[in-house]
Parts: sequence; C-alpha cells; structure tokens
Amino acid sequence: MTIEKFIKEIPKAELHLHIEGSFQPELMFEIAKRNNIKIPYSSVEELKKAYKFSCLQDFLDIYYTGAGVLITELDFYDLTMAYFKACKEDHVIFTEIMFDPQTHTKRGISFETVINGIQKAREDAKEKYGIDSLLIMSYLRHLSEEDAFETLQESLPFKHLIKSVGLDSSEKGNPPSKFKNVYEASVKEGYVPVAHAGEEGNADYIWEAIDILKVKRIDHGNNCLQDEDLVKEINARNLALTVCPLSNLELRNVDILSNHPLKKLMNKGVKVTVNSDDPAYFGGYINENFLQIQKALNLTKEDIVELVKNSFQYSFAEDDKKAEYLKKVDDFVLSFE
Ligand SMILES: Nc1ncnc2[nH]cnc12
Ligand SMILES: [Zn+2]
Repeated sequence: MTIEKFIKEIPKAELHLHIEGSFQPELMFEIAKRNNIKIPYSSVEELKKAYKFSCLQDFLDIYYTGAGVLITELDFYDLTMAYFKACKEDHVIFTEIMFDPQTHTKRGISFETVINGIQKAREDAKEKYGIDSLLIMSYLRHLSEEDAFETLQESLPFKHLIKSVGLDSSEKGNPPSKFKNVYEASVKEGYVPVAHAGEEGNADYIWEAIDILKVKRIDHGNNCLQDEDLVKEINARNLALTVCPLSNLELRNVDILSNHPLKKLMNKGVKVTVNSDDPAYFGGYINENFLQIQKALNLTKEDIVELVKNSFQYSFAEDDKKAEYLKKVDDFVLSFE
C-alpha cells in the first residue's frame, strides 16, 4: 500500500485546531446570508483570493472578520459539525478543539451561545461519527489580562465541559508573562494550561510559557530550535509540541516545506505532533498536513506512526481512552504489514 493511503487511513488525534479557523468560505456565506450580515467580499472566490498572508497578523485580521458572522447557537453548531465531518473523512477519532470566547463575547454574543452550539455538535459527533473530543478555551493575548479574567469567570458555569485553557492571537509584543495571574487562577479552577509560543515569537516566549504559565504542552514551539538549552528543557519536562506545517508555510514562518523544522525537532528527541491549526485558511485538514510534510521531508512510515502515536500519548484524554486509541493505531499498522 502506498504511504499516501497509509497516512489517510491511520486513526489519528488532532491537538491544535481553532474551530473559528475551520470556517469554510461556503458555510461563511451561507451563515452570513441567514443572519443578514454583509461580508466585505462579493463571492466565495473573491474571499478565497484574500487568503494570502505575509504574517500572523495578516491572517488574524481576516479570521476575526470571518468569525463576525457567527451569531446563534445554530451557527456554532453548524461550524463545529462541519469540522467533525472533515474529521470523519480524515480518520480523526479524537480531537481537542480550541475556541476563542472573546472573539464572540466582544461582539455581544454570549459565552453560553458559543459553548452550547459547540457542545451540541460534540455530542452529535460522538453519536453520529463515534468521534471523541474535548475543549480548550483560548484567551486572546492581544487583549488584557483583566479581559481574560472576565472570560475565566464566564466559563465557570460550563467548567465541566472545558478541559484546558490556551493562549492565542498576536504573539509578538504579548508575551506569556502578561497572563501569569489568569493562568494561576485557571489552573486553580482545574483547567490544564497550554499556550501558543514560539510561532513568531522567539525562544524567550517559550521559556515564559513553560516557566511562568507552566504549560503542559506547547502550541507550535518551532522556535525552540534557537536555544539548545530550551530544547533540552522541553525534553526533560516531557512537553510535546503541536506543530502545524501548512500554517507555518502560509504564515511565512518557513519559506518552503522542505525547510520545515519538524524532522529536526524529532531528531532532537522532541515529541512532535502534526495538526491543521486553521484548515479553512491554510489549505487543508490534518491529512493534507501529513501528506505534504511527508513528501517535503521524505518521512518514513515509521515517522508517521511516531507522530500519530505522539498525538494520542500527549493528548489530555483519560489514560484508559489513550490505551484504547493506541491499540487502534497498532491494529491498523499490523493490518497493513
Ligand atoms: N496560528 C495561530 N496563531 C495564533 N493565534 C491563532 N488563532 C488562530 N490561529 C492562530
Ligand atoms: Zn493555533
């Protein structure tokens, strides 16, 4: 069997996915229409043409505009169900979904509307597709820590539905240390801390994420390669990176995929996972990320199995579920020997 077929069909987990970044232009137009909202593009094609980014901020500007058409619980449900459908096609059996409450609460949409729509889709996806999931509530780092505290407060009635807190949006100029207190409070509430760090920001931001926010996993983290001691520390603390190859390419953090640091990180013993980040904007879901990075770096079948197993191993699923998922991977691999 070809490596492409192997990649497509192996059971997978996704650990770095922004639900707002899975918003496909076609669905965006449909939802805008039913909500009577005008988007500043005349057609799906024109919108897609705007998806050319020179940096993270370029992308974020369009991403927040797109999310602006999401108003009702049904909108969040449809958005999330569309992602689960793509998961089914890509053989994703477990996913950790990030959502940005402030992207919506700042526009007057209630926290409850957002989470109820997403939660209903999680339940239906489990029933319809057998896909397990959990939620990571991400604070927007371009806003203040006080703002993040408000979001933490709003989340508390829904605490049982949320596993983890994250940190995303504009990295440069918004270091992890800005959110020290709200992370401490979030951990006290039982949330597991993760954060985007070292995507555009340098190694210092990753040091802050691990030392000050005490993250249990690092989102992106590519720039740890700037600092040998940091790489050693990441390995010593057994922290995995959620790497997003097509995102790094589209946001110009690498010039071409053959220069992507994924294999270098693996060779240094770093626990790497492959993810799609914002698949509607960066040209593909998780399988497309695996397919393109495999080709660009000439990854072997063994590399693919290691990456896939890392995603389950370093997920926040319960231990018995992890064992069950890993067995599915082993069974799949054996069936193709
Ligand atoms: N790649 C990314 N980096 C930071 N914030 C984001 N929000 C959505 N995608 C993001
Ligand atoms: Zn991200």
